[in-house]
Amino acid sequence: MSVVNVTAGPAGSPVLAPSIWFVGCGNMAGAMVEGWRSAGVDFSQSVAIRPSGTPVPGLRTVQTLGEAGRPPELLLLGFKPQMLRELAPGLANWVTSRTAVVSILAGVEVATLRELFPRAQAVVRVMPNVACAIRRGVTGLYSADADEALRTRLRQLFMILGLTVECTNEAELATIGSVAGAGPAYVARFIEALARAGEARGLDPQLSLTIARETVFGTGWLAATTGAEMDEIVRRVRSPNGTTAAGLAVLEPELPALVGRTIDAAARRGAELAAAARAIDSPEGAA
Ligand SMILES: NC(=O)C1=CN([C@@H]2O[C@H](COP(=O)(O)OP(=O)(O)OC[C@H]3O[C@@H](n4cnc5c(N)ncnc54)[C@H](O)[C@@H]3O)[C@@H](O)[C@H]2O)C=CC1
Ligand SMILES: O=C(O)[C@@H]1CCC=N1
Repeated sequence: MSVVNVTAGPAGSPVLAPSIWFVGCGNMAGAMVEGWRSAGVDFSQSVAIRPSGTPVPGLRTVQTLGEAGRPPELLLLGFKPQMLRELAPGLANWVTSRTAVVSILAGVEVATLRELFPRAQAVVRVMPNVACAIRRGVTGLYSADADEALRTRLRQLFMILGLTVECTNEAELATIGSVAGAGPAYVARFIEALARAGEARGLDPQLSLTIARETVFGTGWLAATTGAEMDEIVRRVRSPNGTTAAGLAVLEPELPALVGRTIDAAARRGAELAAAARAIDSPEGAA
């Protein structure tokens, strides 16, 4: 596993995106588009394919594959994993040996994608998170068959969206999905819990939420910008026999095991999604 970059750099000169078909452009693919657009990425060669026809800002949007034009360089699969078996045959007709299939689908393995898109130049799995929208995302990349030119192109594109990690195997990618892909939801719940506790002790609800959010944001920023170890941050805050020590005496025995079980559950679900996509005759796979 290798880190391509630590944070998103300045936008620099505008990058011309390869021709990309965004098939499914909801919360996650939409966040990627938003991040790229905010960095000035030129999507003039790309298209969003949406049965609803609702325009994706900054992208030519069409309702059917037939309207999309020439087969793309990157076919970005941005729908739910359960849709894969239904949509793949139609999509595969448009995949040539010059098209790389880029999947953000949680769980679904490269072997399954390769079976469904036999003509593809390469199959690439990407595991981003929604903070890509503001270019502070975390994205894992994995491919067994992408050549160096494609890897470089993808690195260049995803670096724009934040921390980018090239995985050496799919297990690493799955773990990034469980920790970072799902992570914003866990962190949002933590912020909410902190806010509720403030509220329970008399703070105005909106103010308490702002305080909790800024506390998490500020701590993340402090850690990221100074490189301080977590123990060091705790040491700076925890006075001997003070308030933090009292709070941590409750939190520390419970939190690692709780977070561990949380990530284990997400990982198990990822494995189930992978199995469902693999098995045509399973209830989910046949969807
Ligand atoms: N939401 C997240 O934070 C993350 C999601 N993912 C993956 O991203 C994928 C999408 O998830 P979300 O964006 O959360 O879901 P979403 O429901 O927001 O977006 C999926 C989109 O696919 C569209 N769609 C459905 N059928 C279609 C069709 N036939 N043709 C074209 N578009 C179609 C839907 O209208 C919707 O806009 C999933 O596979 C998920 O595993 C991966 C990492 C993080
Ligand atoms: O919940 C999910 O399955 C997707 C993948 C990671 C975040 N959202």
